[in-house]
Amino acid sequence: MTVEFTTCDLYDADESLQSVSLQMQNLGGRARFRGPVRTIRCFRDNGLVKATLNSPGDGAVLVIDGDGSLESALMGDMIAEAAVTHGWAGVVINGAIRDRVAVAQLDLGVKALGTNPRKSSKEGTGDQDVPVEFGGVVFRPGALLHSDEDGILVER
Ligand SMILES: O=C([O-])CC(=O)C(=O)O
Repeated sequence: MTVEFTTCDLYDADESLQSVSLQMQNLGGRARFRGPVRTIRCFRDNGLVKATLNSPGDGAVLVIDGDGSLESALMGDMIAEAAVTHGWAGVVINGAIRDRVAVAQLDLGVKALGTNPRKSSKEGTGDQDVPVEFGGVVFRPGALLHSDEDGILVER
């Protein structure tokens, strides 16, 4: 799916948009994506991420605050494939993924800090659909998020 917008044009039209200052990597097969925010906060445990991306996404973007940990991956190609199947537009991770080559082939927006082959635990600890904050931006559930090669913009 091609989405026609650029974050630079959107910002010029509305300077009240929040802009993520973290230099996240564009790791998915869809470089440009947008949708309403859903959130998860977790630490080295991706049980909630797996369950959520295996449920209907309805075009939303899942924002995962993993506290910036690069010690283990919060998503791999199987979970990312489930996200495609369930209609998620993208995933933004303040943390790491794995299977980067396979994830790059999927029709899914993926922004993350980096990669690590080590997987996370699956206990399901964490919080869901709460405001999360990183890169100078507050991500509130329901706010519209726009992401492209230049960065990520989020409504206040
Ligand atoms: O199960 C995990 O933690 C991540 C993974 O490898 C996958 O999604 O393929």
